Amino acid sequence: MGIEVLALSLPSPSSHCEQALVLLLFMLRFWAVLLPTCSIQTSKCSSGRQIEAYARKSSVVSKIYPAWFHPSSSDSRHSFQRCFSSSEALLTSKSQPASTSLVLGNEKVGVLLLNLGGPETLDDVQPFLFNLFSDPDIIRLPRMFRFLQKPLAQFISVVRAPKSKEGYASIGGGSPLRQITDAQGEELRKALCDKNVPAKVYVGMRYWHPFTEEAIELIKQDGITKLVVLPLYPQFSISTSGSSLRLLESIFREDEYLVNMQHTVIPSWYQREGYIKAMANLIEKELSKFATPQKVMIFFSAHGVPLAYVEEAGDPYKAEMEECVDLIMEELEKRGITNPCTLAYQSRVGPVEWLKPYTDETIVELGQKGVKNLLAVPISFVSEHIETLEEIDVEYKELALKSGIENWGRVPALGCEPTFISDLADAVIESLPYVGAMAVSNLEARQSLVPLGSVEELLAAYDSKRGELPPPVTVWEWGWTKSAETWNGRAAMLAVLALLVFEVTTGEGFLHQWGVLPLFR
Ligand SMILES: C=CC1=C(C)c2cc3[nH]c(cc4nc(cc5[nH]c(cc1n2)c(C)c5CCC(=O)O)C(CCC(=O)O)=C4C)c(C)c3C=C
Ligand SMILES: [Fe+2]
Repeated sequence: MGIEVLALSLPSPSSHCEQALVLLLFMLRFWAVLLPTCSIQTSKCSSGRQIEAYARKSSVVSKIYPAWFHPSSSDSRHSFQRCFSSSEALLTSKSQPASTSLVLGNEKVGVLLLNLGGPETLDDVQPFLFNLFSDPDIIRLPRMFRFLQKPLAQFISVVRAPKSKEGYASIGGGSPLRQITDAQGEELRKALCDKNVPAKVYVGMRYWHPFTEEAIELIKQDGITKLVVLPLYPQFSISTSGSSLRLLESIFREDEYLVNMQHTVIPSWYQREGYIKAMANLIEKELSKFATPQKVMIFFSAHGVPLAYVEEAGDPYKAEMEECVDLIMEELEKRGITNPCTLAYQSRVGPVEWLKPYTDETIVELGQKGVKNLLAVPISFVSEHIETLEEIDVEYKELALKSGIENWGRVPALGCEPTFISDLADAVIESLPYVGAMAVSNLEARQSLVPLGSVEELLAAYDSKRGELPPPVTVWEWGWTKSAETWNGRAAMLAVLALLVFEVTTGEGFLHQWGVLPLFR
């Protein structure tokens, strides 16, 4: 840690002696990078353990992405980049755009945006849900039941589809996600071009078109030589960025071209100055629409994850979410906005416990406490989607008004907001030196198929044991449990129904014998 702080704050070296010192420190620091990634434990935890898991994760990732991962330390960022540049002759930064050519040379740069995907028509809803529930990072079954993953996904998707379809029908018959993500990709391409980094931008969705595999095919066709992988989730979760990166890892492993292509991953970027400022801008604008802006409760609503992801698998999602909210509130405070705020989690699926407090329960409580003005801020996703357009705008608004809240507002998702897109472009540019540097070191070390600092490292840091997560939907649990009762009840009802059908069609059985059903013969 001491080494890291030192390296980050070193000034530009001016003599050979200083350069050698910088190189030595860099090597020591790099050696330190390799060590902690092997030993993350993700067993059952108390809240103390949870913090420990996050702290370790934080150190691992910040060591992999030191220069641009902590925008709050922008001074040290530039010092480090100068130091890096002088020893490796690879540099790009906002203050020195000309040096981009050093990084790029004859390289073909690609940016792969990873996102969830959504059904484009109502007919797509069930197959989309099947893809989602087939993902072991969404429903992870105990090892001995893994063979049930697809049948279970089929069953749940068929059962859930009617309710989901209603939701998608109410927002125009499909998800806007593809359109918005494509637009973000195009704006990002233009922003990179404006910053002298010509790059192609690709969109790879996890559960619907264009699938990640389709994007990878295009990347290969275009002969991309340097790839920056950018999940469009500001905060990391095993269930979102983690799942997409795990898929990417498996694709990379099996492909000769990709194994040799240099790439790097931006795992999460919720703490970037540009993103925080863009969110604060949107909040400030919506606040000003209230009659009494200073009396508005700022209500951050994040997509939930099952509690076990955080407490048992070490998912940093909750910690990153809380830090993100703190950073946005700090930024607002700098602007003289000191409203109270709350963070709650929405969109739970199935009977297991999800991150609390739940958005619906919190809205009711706030109403009971006499809150009259509420500004909802969707925080875990950067596009409008079913959970902003339907769940927040319709369901939660209705609940809020019923619970005594008189004035309701909602901050739009970032979409193609220019400050945000420009910041994403900066994140890509700042990550470029790492594509080459890390890959070279990794090739030398012959460590793994993908460069250090990318998929495997990240997943190892977050979810080393690939532990068994309680599924977020009802599946079998032994014992006198809620799910056992549910499934027993359903099995019993099916058995009774089958007996009735048998008796009615054959005229034989104990109901006829007891005279409960009449004999037709
Ligand atoms: C950060 C964002 C998200 C997290 C975390 C997340 C976890 C998660 N989601 C489900 C189940 C469903 N999600 C669904 C849609 C959906 N989820 C996200 C984002 C996160 N999910 C988005 C952006 C969308 C909407 C896409 C769109 O079409 O607009 C759905 C389908 C919709 C529905 O039926 O409600 C399900 C189901 C789980 C189980 C989970 C964590 C384990
Ligand atoms: Fe979801």
